[in-house]
Amino acid sequence: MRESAGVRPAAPGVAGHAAGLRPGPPDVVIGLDRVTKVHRAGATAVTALDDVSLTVPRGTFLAVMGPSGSGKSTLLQVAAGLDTPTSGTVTVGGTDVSRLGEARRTVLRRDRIGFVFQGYNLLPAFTVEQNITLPLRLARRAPDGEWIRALVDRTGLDGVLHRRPAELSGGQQQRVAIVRALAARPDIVFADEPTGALDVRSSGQVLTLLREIVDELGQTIVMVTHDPAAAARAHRALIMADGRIVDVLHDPAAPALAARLTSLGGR
Ligand SMILES: Nc1ncnc2c1ncn2[C@@H]1O[C@H](COP(=O)(O)OP(=O)(O)OP(=O)(O)O)[C@@H](O)[C@H]1O
Repeated sequence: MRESAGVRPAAPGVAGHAAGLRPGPPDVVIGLDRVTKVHRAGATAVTALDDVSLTVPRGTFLAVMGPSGSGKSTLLQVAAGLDTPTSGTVTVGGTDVSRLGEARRTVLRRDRIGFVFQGYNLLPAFTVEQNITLPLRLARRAPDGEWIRALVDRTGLDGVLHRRPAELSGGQQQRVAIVRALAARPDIVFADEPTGALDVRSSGQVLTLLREIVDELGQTIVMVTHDPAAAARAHRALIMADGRIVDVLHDPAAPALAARLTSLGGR
């Protein structure tokens, strides 16, 4: 089903949100309210996000697509508290991150947000097990052994816990990165092109895993991708162009996504 979603009001589920400065309800993990982000480089100003409103309900797998330069990475950075909006409000689990200083945003990211990147970002000198638990140890939190064991079993990594990342395939490395991202039971995981470096088979396995994590564990995932086949595994795909949300596709099919991107001049 395709549904028009101008910036406001947007489609239900990934909805335009007029909550203003009120904390979002607990079932809303991420809320952007009229967010604009202007990047300045010398005398040049680029509006990367243009008055974007969005809510991401808990337990949602949301894909973000759009042509190069449409604002996907900026949306992810601002929603994850890695960058601050020029105007507007960003809430994570009801906390207004746009008003937090850098130190408190760092703590919020560490405690409540997981990240998965195209390049896995594993530490080569550490074992799989150490990579998974290191962020918790750095945060002086005791790893929840039962939870981590369940994740390791589910991802099929139980036989490789004592290997180093270089001894794993790309798909295995990405699964380690996913377990690491989930180890602290974050409110949300942001995945930036998580299958961009993988072959079709490994990519399919990683996407199946991400979808299971949402459907079976109730996790919330926002994934930026250029790949319509990857976005088709999400519950919803949000299409960006020129810093705006121009469409939201529910249960998106890859051909419909590809056609929509082509119509925007992207891939
Ligand atoms: N730090 C920055 N300084 C200046 N301009 C920036 C900066 N980051 C992004 N931009 C500009 O903001 C716009 C949106 O960029 P963004 O990286 O969010 O797009 P994107 O959709 O993620 O692109 P891609 O698919 O190529 O990664 C682009 O015009 C980009 O050049």
